[in-house]
Amino acid sequence: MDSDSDSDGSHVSATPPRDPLPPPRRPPQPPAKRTFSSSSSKSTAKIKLSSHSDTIFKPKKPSSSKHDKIKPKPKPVPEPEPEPIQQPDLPSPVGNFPFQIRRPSDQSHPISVGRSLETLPAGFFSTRRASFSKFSKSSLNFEPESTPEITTEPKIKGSDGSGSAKTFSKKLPNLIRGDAPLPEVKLQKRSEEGNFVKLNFRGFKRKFTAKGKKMNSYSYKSKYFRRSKRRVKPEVDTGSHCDEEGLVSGIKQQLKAEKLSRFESVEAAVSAVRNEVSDENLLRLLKAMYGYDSFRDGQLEAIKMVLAGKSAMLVLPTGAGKSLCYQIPTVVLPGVTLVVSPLVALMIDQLKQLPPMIQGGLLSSSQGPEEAAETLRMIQEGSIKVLFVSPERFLNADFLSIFSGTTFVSLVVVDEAHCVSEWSHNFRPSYMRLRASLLRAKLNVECILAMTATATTTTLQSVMSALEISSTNLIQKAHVLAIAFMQSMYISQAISYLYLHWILQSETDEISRYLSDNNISAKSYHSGMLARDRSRIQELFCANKIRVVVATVAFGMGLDKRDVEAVIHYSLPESLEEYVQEIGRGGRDGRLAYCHLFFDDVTYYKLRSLMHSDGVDEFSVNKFLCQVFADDTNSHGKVCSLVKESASRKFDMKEEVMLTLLTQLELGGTQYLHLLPQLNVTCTLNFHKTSPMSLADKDPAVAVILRKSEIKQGQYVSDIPTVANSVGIAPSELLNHLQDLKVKGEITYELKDPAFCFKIVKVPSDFCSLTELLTRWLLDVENCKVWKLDAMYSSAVFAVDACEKTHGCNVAQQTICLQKKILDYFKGDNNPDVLDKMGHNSPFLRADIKVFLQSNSNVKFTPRAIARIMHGIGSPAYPSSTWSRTHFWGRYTQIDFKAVINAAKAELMNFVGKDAP
Ligand SMILES: Nc1ncnc2c1ncn2[C@@H]1O[C@H](COP(=O)(O)OP(=O)(O)OP(=O)(O)O)[C@@H](O)[C@H]1O
Repeated sequence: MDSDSDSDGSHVSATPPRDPLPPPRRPPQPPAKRTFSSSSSKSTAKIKLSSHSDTIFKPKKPSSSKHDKIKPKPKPVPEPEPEPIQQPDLPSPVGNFPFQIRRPSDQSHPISVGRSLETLPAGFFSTRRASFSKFSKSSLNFEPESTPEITTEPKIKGSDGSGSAKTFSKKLPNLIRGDAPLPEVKLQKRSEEGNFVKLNFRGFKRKFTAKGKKMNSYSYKSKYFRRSKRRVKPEVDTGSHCDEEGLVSGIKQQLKAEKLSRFESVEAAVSAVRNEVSDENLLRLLKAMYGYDSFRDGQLEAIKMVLAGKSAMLVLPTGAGKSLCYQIPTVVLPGVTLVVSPLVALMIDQLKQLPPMIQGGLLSSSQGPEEAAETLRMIQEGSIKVLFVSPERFLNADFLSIFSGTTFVSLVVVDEAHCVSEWSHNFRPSYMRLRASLLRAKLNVECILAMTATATTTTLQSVMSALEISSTNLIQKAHVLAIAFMQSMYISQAISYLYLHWILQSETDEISRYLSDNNISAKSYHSGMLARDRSRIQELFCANKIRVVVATVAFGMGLDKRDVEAVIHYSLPESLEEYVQEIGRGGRDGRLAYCHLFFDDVTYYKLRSLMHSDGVDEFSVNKFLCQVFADDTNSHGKVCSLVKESASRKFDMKEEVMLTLLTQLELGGTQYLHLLPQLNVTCTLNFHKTSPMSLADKDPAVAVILRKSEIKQGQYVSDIPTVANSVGIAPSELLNHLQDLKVKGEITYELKDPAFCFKIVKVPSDFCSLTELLTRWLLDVENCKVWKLDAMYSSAVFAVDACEKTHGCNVAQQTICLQKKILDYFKGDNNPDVLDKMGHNSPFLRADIKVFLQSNSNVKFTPRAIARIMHGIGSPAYPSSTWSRTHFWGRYTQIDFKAVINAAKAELMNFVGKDAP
C-alpha cells in the first residue's frame, strides 16, 4: 500500500512470538546509513501483528466432561465477559484511522501466521522513526522461583518440533545493563498468573487459561493456594474412584493444614530473626513467607539495614522486588509500617499483594469518614501492621495524633521516592513534606526506607538529603536495561500489550475501539474514567481477558502483571526515567518482552511546549506572595485560605504550582507559614428549628456566622476560616460544631470552594528577594523538565540516526552505545549531548506578537502568557477554550519558548498603553 510516510520502511517487520515459535529472523542487513527525512522513502511502514499461538489461547468450548465439573469454576463477572482472546480474520483496510489493517501482501513471511497488521500511518507514521526493544537477559544467574513444578505438565514442543522442553533459568526482569547479548527466545513455563497446562483426572491434556481466576485480594495467598492445588493433583489423580465431594473437602482440609503450618513456620522464622539477624535466619523467613529460595540482589542488604534501624535509599529496577524489602522487616519489627504512596490505585495494588500473614490497611481521600475511622480504630487496636497512606495525610492532625499514644511507627517507607525531589520526572509538592525532620517530629520514627526504580544521581541526592539518609546507606543495584534499538518493528503474539502515551484520553478510546473493531480485544484506561471501571479493566487485563490496554500513563505505575509481553509507546515519554519505569511493566516474569517507542518531531514540539505549562513569572510570584502575606487579614496565628480555583486564575498559576510555593514557604530555609489540610471554605447555611437570632444568643459560633455572613436568597454565606478565626477555634472544630447543629436539626449547610489553608508564622521582610529566589527556583525546575525531554528525544534520535553502530551494535542487537548513553544519564556522569532542535528566532515572530497585541488591546498579558498562546498551551487565566480561537495559537511551537518570551517582552515594552511586567 502506498504511503505518504517519510519512513524508510524500517518499521516493516513482525514481532517474534514469545513462544513456542522462535522469532523470525530477518535476513542480516548491511549496516547501511539510514535516513529518516520525509523524502527518504516512500515505502510502506507497517507493523505486523500475527496471530496468537494456538497453544496459548483457545476459544472456550463447552465441556460436558464429568471431570470438568471439579475444575475451579470461573467467578461470575457482572458485565458481559469478553471472549477469550482469539484470532479471527481481520477485515479489509479500515478507512479513517491512522492505522490501517490489512492482510499481508507477503503471505510467505514466516511470522504471518493468521493475519498481520500493517500500519500505514498517513500523517501518523509519517515521521515516526523507530522502535526500541527491550530484552531481559537470559543468562543472568538468578535462582528460579521455588514454585513447585506441575508434575504432570506435558512437554511443550520446541520450535524445532523436537518435543523437548527447553530449560529456562529465571532471570531478574527489567535489568539495565550494557553488555547483554541478544537473548534467545526460549521456551518457558507459563507464569503462574498466566495460562498453565494441567492434566485432568483421566490424564488427558487440558489447557486452562487464567480466565475466571479472579485474583485473590492477597495475590500471594492465591499463588500459594494454586501451588498447593497443583501439588495435590497427582494424589487426586490416583484416587480416581473417590467421589468428588469428598475429594474437594479433602483438598480444602489439606490446604487449611498447609496454611496453618506455613503460618507456624513464619512465626518460628520471625522469632529466629528477632534473636539474631543473620543471613541464614532471614533466608528461612523468606522461604516461610514467600516460598522463595534466595534473595535477589540488594534485598538482603536493604532488609538488614532496616532491621538495624538505619534509614536507607533503595534503588532497584522495576520488578526487582522492592516490596519484599519492607514486608519482611514489617513482620519482625514491633510497630506499624507506614507506606507512603503517590496513587490510590498503587496503594490498592500493594495492599492486595501483601502476604497473608501481614494485615494491611489504607487511608485515602476516596474513603468515606466511617471507613477512615474504622481503619484508624484498627490501627489503634494493633490489628493493622502495614498502613498505606498518601503524602497529603501528613497534613492531617487527626491522623498524626493516633501515633502520639501507644501506637507507634517502626518504619516509614517512601515508595516512588523520586517524587520527593523537584528534579525528578514526577515531582509531587505533597511529597516535599516527607522530610526526616517532619517525620521524626510527628511520628517519632527513626527508620525511613526510600524506594525507587528510576532516579538520576541529582534526584537521589536531593531525596537522600530531604530524608537524611547517609550516602553510605544507598543500595543501588541499577543493573540495567537490556534495551535495544531494533531496526525492525516487532509486535506480535504477545498475550498482553500496554499502549502508553501522554496524549488525550479520547484518543485511548479511539485506539481501543479501533483494535476491538479489528478483533483484537482491547480497552482504554485513563484517569477520566470511574475508579470502578478502571479497576475492572485492570482485573480483566490481569486475568488475560483482554489483550491490549490502551492507556494514558495513569495505568502504568506499579502494575505487577507478570506476563505483559509488550509495552508500546504511542508517543514520546517526557523523560528517560518515565520511559524506563513504563517499560518496566513488561517482562516481569523474566521472559522476553518487547518495547516499542514511536516518536515524531511534531509530538516532540508539542511536549516541549507543555514542559512550560507549569512555569511562572516573577510578576505572578510577587502577586501571589502579596496575597499570602496580606497583613490586614493574614496576621500571625490566624488561619488563612486561598480558594484554589479563583487564586489559580488570579495568579495564572496551576494549583500544583501554588501548592509547591506554599510548601516551599513552609519547608524552605525559613518557615514563613504552616500548611493545614485543604478545606472547602465557603459555607452556605440555612436555619430550621430555632430562629437565627435566638440560636445566636445561645451559640457564640452562630453569632459570628450571622455577623460574618452575606445573605443570598435567604441563605447565610460565610467563609469558614474567617468565622473560625473570629470565634477563636480551628476550622476543623467549627466544622464539627456545625455538624452537631445539623444532627440536632437546627441547621443544614453546604460547603464548597476547595482551598489551601495555612497559618502565617513569619512575614518576610524583603518581598523582592523572596520573589526572586522563588522565581529562580521554579525556573530551574522548568529548565530541568525541558532538559529531561530533550535527553529522551536525543536518545531516541541517537538510536535511529546517530549511533554509528560500532561495538557490535547492529539492527538485531542491542545498541550498546544507546545503553551507555542511558546509563550515563542516570548516573549523571556524562550528561548526554542533548539535541537542541528548537529554532531560536523567526523573522515573523515579533510582527505577529505586535498584531496579536493590537487585536487584543483590551486584555492584559505577561510575556509568558503571550509565549504560551504562541505555543498553544492554555493556562488558568488564558484557557485554551478561549485563546485557541486566535490564529496565533500554537504558531511558534518550533521556536524556543524562552525566545518567544523575550520577543513578547520586547513587544510589550513597545506597546503603548500596555504594562510590560
Ligand atoms: N527473592 C525473590 N525471589 C523470587 N521472586 C521475587 C523475589 N523478590 C520478589 N519477587 C517477586 O518479584 C515480583 C516483583 O516484585 P515487586 O512488585 O516488589 O517489584 P518492585 O521492585 O516493587 O517493582 P516496581 O518498581 O515495578 O513496582 C513479585 O511478584 C515478587 O513476588
